[in-house]
Order: sequence, then C-alpha cells, then structure tokens
Amino acid sequence: MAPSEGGSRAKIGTREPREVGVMPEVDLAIVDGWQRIPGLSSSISDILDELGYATAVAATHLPGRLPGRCVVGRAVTVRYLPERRSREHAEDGLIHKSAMAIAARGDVLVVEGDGVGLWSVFGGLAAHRAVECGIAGVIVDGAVRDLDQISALQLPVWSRGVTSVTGRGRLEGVGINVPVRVAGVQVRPGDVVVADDSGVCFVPPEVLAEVGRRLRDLTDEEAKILQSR
Ligand SMILES: O=C([O-])CC(=O)C(=O)O
Ligand SMILES: [Mg+2]
Repeated sequence: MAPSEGGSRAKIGTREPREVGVMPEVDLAIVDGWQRIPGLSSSISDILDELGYATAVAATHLPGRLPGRCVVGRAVTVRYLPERRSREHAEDGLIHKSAMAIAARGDVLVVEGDGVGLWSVFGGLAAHRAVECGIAGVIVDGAVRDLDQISALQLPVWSRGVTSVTGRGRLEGVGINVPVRVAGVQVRPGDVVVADDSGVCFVPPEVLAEVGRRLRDLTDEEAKILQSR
C-alpha cells in the first residue's frame, strides 16, 4: 500500500538545502548497453586506473543491499553534515525529496551521509518516492533503514551501513548537486555511476567517451579470451 501523504511523515525529506548546484551536460547515449556487460564495475575501475582517476570504491565499503543488481546512471548528489543543534532543537534535516524533485528518471542519488553507517538518511518512505520518480539506484556513504521495504520495492541501494536509527534531527542536508565525499572519493554531480556487486565507480563526464571506447575494446578482448579456452 502507498504510504499516506497526509501526515507529518509525508514531509520527511522536504527540507531545502542552502546550496543547489548545476548539473552538467552528460551524453548518456554513450552508456547505452553498459548494464548488460559482465564484470562491469571491475572493467570501469581498470579503465579509471589507466586514465588516472581515483574514483572507484570497493563493495567492501559500499556493499549492494540487493545482490545481483547493476546500475548505470547520472549522479544527483546530496550532502549531509552533522546538525549543529541538539536533537530536541533541530528540525528534520533530510532533503531526499527535494533532491528527487530536480532529478530526471534514470538518475542515481549519491549521498554523503554520516560516513560511518550509524544514522539513516534513506528508508522505506524515501524508497517509495524514489520509485515514483524513476530513480535508478541509491548510493549512501552512511546508513539506510527499512531494508524490508526497500527490498520489496526492488530499489537497488548501496550503503556503508544499515541501522534502525534515523538521521532526522542528527544530520542536516546542506547541498544538492554539489561535490560530495563518498568512501574517500570525490563525486561531482553528473558523474556517471556504475554500481554492481563488486563496487561503485564514478566516471567523470569529461572522460565518458574515452571510457566507452576502452570499455568496448576490453569487453571484446575478454570475450575472445573466454572463447579461446
Ligand atoms: O528517517 C529516515 O531515515 C527515513 C525513513 O525512515 C524513511 O524514508 O522511511
Ligand atoms: Mg521509514
């Protein structure tokens, strides 16, 4: 059943951040068909290594919460910092609804949360909204909760942790589409996210075409090696 839109919970995640950045142009035609390539994040990680980009994260730090899923899409970033006021005095600082309102279908939410995994910034209600908005996946350097609801919705989520404890009143959403730190790497809005069971990579749009060319070569090479066995 769809959650009620009437009560105060309908407002969770609607807070407006102080800073909203601009999404760059990204030629998404380049990533057509990537999702069907076996071992995708590993190949992308190798290519990023070759090109000198340190923007790949191991699944050890950001495990997929829905095994077997592969997501490729443009990053809409969300940045949280610790609330400055004590929980009793703080408002709901979650901003995922505001972020989804400016996202396009197929985008991936990339969230700098508490960086530890103790406080949730994304749960069942947020997941319902994400599915309605056509969000392709969610990456959280922090925690998510309501895993049963997220799984029932089949929304692919990668997160550092899972918790029952909400980040509402503990974290403040300060920016949408601003650079964020995710498991030690810098992610910018418009980076192409490639996430599967091995890890999460972020491809800067300025090298997307070159990554696409190298991915084709690498995929052909691996297919030939497998055929010749
Ligand atoms: O408070 C949170 O972490 C968000 C939450 O539970 C939800 O979206 O259902
Ligand atoms: Mg919830």
